[in-house]
Amino acid sequence: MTRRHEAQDWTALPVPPSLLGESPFWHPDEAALYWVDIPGHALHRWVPAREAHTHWPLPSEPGCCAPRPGGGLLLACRDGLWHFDTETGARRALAAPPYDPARQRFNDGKADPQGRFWVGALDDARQPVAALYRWADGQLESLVGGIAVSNGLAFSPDGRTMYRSDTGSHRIHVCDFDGSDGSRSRERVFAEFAPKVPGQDLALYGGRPDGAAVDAEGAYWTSMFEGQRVLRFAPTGELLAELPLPVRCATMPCFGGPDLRTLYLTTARAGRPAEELAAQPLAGCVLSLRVDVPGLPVNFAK
Ligand SMILES: O=C1O[C@H](CS(=O)(=O)O)[C@@H](O)[C@H](O)[C@H]1O
Repeated sequence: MTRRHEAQDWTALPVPPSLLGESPFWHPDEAALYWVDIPGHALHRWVPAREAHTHWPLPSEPGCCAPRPGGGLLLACRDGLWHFDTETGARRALAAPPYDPARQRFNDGKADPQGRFWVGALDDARQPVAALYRWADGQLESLVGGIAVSNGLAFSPDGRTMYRSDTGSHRIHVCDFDGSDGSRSRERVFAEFAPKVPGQDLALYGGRPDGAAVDAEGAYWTSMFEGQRVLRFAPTGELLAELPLPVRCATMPCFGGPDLRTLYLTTARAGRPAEELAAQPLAGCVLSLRVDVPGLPVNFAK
């Protein structure tokens, strides 16, 4: 049984808000939280034990990041995949963008338990023309097409189930995953949400599925962009909990802290109406909340 949480239970990290925070992950070797600010062209790190914040400006919008086994990060930016050295701040090219960077950019990405990096793109015009890619053995391969905003990547505790969402279509998908060769099969809809009706009062709109994380019980946590809530689903698709938020736009949860029981959540303020920002001063902040069930540790990208 998990506790009920209220919007006021969330705490903001004491760092300036991001325009559009995304891709938080807890680095177990550094006891640090990393995330990116996409339109802010920056990578951020917060070390709670030292209350130390580091910020690296980047030349191209970063969609997501993941730790690498030998140190440093994999960064997926509009201009391709890069190895990022957090000691020197240098970027080394790994792969060119597989799309037209004038129209698309990388968005959400996660490593699978074997270290392949799965990364999806979004179309700037939100047309369903972007794809989900797998980066393995130095090759970037397109595996799923017809996506508007690729998001929500996560793997089950046994590594045999893969989740992804398309924020644009308001759907979360699930499929069987074979870690031996990185193949996917039997994709089906895991959850589907009502689209926004033009002119609808936002208080009546539940939001669209954005970034996600899985906990040690196999529950899938999704942030609902514009829905002012985070949802926790059982692996069966049953809705287990709804966590209200003090901000309208949550973008991705992750589990951190030494016990992986601190739920961190990136949020957005870019493009939001002035009256909403005045009422929700934590918009863009990384929020945190202690939870009962620990999350899965981050997978490293080879
Ligand atoms: O840029 C982004 O925006 C989307 C939300 S939306 O497509 O504008 O509705 C968000 O889901 C995505 O993760 C983020 O990178």
